[in-house]
Amino acid sequence: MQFNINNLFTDKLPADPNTENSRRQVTTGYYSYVTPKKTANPQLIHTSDELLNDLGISPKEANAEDFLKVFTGNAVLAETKPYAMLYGGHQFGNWAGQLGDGRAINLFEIDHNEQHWALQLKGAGETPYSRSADGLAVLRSSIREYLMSEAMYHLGIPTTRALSLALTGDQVLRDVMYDGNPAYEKGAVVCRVAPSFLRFGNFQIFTARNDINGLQKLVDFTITNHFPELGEPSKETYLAFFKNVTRQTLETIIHWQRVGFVHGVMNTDNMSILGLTIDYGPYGWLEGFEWGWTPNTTDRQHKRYRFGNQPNIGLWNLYQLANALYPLVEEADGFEEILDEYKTDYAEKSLQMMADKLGITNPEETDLKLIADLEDCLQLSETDMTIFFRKLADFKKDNSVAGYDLITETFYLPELTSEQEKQWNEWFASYARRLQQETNSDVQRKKAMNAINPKYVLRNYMAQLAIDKADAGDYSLVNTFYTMLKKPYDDQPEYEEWFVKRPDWARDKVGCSMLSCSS
Ligand SMILES: Nc1ncnc2c1ncn2[C@@H]1O[C@H](COP(=O)(O)OP(=O)(O)OP(=O)(O)O)[C@@H](O)[C@H]1O
Ligand SMILES: [Mg+2]
Repeated sequence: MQFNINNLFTDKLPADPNTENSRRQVTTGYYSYVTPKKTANPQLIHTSDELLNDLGISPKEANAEDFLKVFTGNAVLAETKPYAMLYGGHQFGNWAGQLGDGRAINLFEIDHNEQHWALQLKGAGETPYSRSADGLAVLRSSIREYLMSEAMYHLGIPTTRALSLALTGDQVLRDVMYDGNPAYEKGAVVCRVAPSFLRFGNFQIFTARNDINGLQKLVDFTITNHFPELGEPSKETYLAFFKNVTRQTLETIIHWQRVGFVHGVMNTDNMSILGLTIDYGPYGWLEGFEWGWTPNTTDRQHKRYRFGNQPNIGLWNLYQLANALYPLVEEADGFEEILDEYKTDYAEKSLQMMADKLGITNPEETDLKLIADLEDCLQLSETDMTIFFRKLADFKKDNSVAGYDLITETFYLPELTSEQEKQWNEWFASYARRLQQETNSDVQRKKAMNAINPKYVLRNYMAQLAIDKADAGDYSLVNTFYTMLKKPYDDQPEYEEWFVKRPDWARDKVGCSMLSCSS
């Protein structure tokens, strides 16, 4: 393996002078050097062929011993020095102080084909930021992170990527339901890849400590290296930077709403400064459409991170980032204007997104009612979001196919009242009227709708099936899902068995409907 190493972060920013791997507050530097933990019996489960290609690693190299060693933390590439990053964050709305990479260890950064990439291991052992935890990750959560990262990429949604999934050969103790019943699970490591892993929390921690010089240095670094088009750092550039982050964050969240992805832990330490989806913890997919749904058991009570609240939380998190950047500008107006714009942009972009899902090319204000009525219908009959929008593409604008018949099999509710059925029929009548104003044909509309309404997503129960098999040493479903999810918008009749509603047995099963943060 030959890389064009370009360690921007560690070359340009100072390290924590303490090189001891002890848990502590790190008050000098932006990161701490730390060596990944050696593992008992590393074993590669899967690699992403697309990402190997993007990074310039040949399939032969990926199968070699070197690759396995480096990407499980058992060897460190010559002239590279792994490190964990310092960050803080707001967790569930409260400032949590120093967090940092407690189990992520950055290996190095490279340039390849004019793209810049940072490579980091998740679950590679303890760091100064591990607090009371072990620095490790289990196979269960690593499969979820690995598959979902690549699936999001293929859905066209900004995300961190995943290069490899490997077993460590070590056992890891986890109390999955936090009920005093810990058990050993297989340990695993994922190698994640992104242009940068900087989070809102990397900036927040400096302002929280009133280290404004430290903050400025990090912001200048980020602009110069990751937003070079904004020009020389200045007060105006800082605002332009914030505007960029705001827009990118909104764009990603609109994508989540489009496909029904619920992140589950939108803490500010899980918000990427590049607007990438980061930290695939207790995420989930909306099956029965419900604004209030959250997959995260830790959030069961307040449902802060529920599906319908993601856009608001995105904004709340951006307020925290604005507060963090404020000392560099010392003028609130500019920030407020950008944050206000988020609200108007959100209204506009979510209307466009829903219109796209419905195959309406030029949305108008009046479509808001059609959309709101649909959302009511979807919710009242507990409609499977993914299957619904694919079936809807077969509707005909002359209303010759009964809309209701097209979609009855997408309901989780066993029986609808005649009132509810009427509500659906009325909606279909309005939809047909609206489509008649459109110039595109049924065939054109179907094609456009299928290009943005995915057919295949990694439902929670599917991930759990892959996990159960993998726990028994059978990775066939990991392979199947990885391949299937490369083409989420294609029909792929060979995978039709995965284009079905969540089976009944999965409704309340741990891992299938709700997930804990234990990972
Ligand atoms: N097993 C663990 N050992 C050490 N630190 C951990 C562990 N699990 C989580 N943390 C740390 O707790 C904080 C919050 O964790 P959170 O669940 O958001 O992140 P994560 O899943 O570890 O990783 P990431 O955000 O890097 O994907 C982070 O500082 C994280 O590094
Ligand atoms: Mg995290």
